[in-house]
Amino acid sequence: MTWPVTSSIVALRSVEDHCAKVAGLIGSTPVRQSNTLAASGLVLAEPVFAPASLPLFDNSAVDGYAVHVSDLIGASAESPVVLPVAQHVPAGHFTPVASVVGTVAKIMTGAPVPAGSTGIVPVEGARVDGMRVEFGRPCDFGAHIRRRGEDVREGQNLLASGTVLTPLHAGLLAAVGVRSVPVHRRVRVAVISTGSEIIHRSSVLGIGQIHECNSVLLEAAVRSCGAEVTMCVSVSDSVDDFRAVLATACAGADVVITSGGISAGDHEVVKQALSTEDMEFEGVAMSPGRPQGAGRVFGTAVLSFPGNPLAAYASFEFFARRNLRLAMGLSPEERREATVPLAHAVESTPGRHSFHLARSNADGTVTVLTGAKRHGLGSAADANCFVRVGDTVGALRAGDLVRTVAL
Ligand SMILES: Nc1nc2c(c(=O)[nH]1)N[C@H]1C(S)=C(S)[C@@H](COP(=O)(O)OP(=O)(O)OC[C@H]3O[C@@H](n4cnc5c(N)ncnc54)[C@H](O)[C@@H]3O)O[C@H]1N2
Ligand code: MOO
Repeated sequence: MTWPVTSSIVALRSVEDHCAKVAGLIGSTPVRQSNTLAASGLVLAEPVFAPASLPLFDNSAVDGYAVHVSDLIGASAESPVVLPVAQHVPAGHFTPVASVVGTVAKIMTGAPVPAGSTGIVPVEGARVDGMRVEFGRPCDFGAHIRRRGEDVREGQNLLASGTVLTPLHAGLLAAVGVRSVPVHRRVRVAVISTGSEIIHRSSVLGIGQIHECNSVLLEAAVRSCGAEVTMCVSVSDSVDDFRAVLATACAGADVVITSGGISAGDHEVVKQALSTEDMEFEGVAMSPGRPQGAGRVFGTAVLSFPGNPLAAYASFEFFARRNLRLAMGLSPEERREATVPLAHAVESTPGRHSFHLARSNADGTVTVLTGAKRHGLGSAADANCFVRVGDTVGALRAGDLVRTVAL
């Protein structure tokens, strides 16, 4: 009698090869005009030139008096200069008349400086006497005047193509009157969890059922890298149901991520439903996350991750995150990385990449939290980073250096 070849001795695809396979499935997103708020975190596809100067007109930086500097030459506490207030200039809706020598204008912060005024004296630097104001010292030319264009010049290259837009950029664009910008749009991702035992976002469980967590985990992970989630559902182990849901998911997404149903059991719904499609189901040299599927269905990229929650997350980190970010023109990684010594020995399987949730310690070392049976998310509570150990590394001793990525 011959025994079937067990999966453990079947050659595994390398993590790098599988990542390249996934990268080949996910193209760059098209450029779309997007309002500046929605564009936060996205990459500018063209430079933005300032359509207007900032400030748009000479205005006062303080609440005070717009003066002719020449009127205050020689002013001192002993011999103050007293001048009449000829007009009041509030911020907003008032066009000041030109200022006459020998008079001042009361002016508020942000209000336009009257033509002819050459400096502003803050209210704290003047003494009011009815409609006359007393000045006890001279005023520097241009004092407290914000000049047109001193912050931004009309026509200047405001933001370069390739800029990752931040809230500050949104504010800058709004300040010069730009409402929308061309950006690489977000990757659209649909998430489908599978399994007849998983109960989607309900607290009522029957015997043998469990709370569904992968779709929540994956939706949050997709959002965290700037991509958009178009749908997030769970389906049972029915091939027909799964195919129907997948058809809808593929119609509205660039990428569909499934979890579960791809190993060696009797009800591997994803594998069975997609066996005739352009999909490859392989064992990949990583732990957790060995079973993987990737390909194209109805023209859409489909990534099939294993159902064990930590395996699904490791799969996202290894294969989805960098490729989703690259598709939007972002750098593959923006989280803080460090090379730090291990606080203790860690077992690793040569020939496999391993993924560990971990904690960076105050003494500069890192403690690995996930144990040998790395399937659950229990250690997520204490984790503040993760560690990836390469496939060429043997057992690790305390003090060996590993690379951490902040969560
Ligand atoms: N005979 C073999 N058995 C298994 C193998 C193998 O090679 N030979 N591989 C093991 C490995 S490694 C993994 S990982 C799992 C992956 O299996 P599936 O992708 O088919 O996932 P499921 O069987 O559907 O689920 C695995 C596990 O995770 C729980 N699960 C699934 N989805 C969710 C969810 N959305 N929320 C919470 N928990 C979920 C599920 O109940 C199972 O306990 O296969 C091993 N077996
Ligand atoms: O490698 Mo599985 O992916 O053990 O959890």
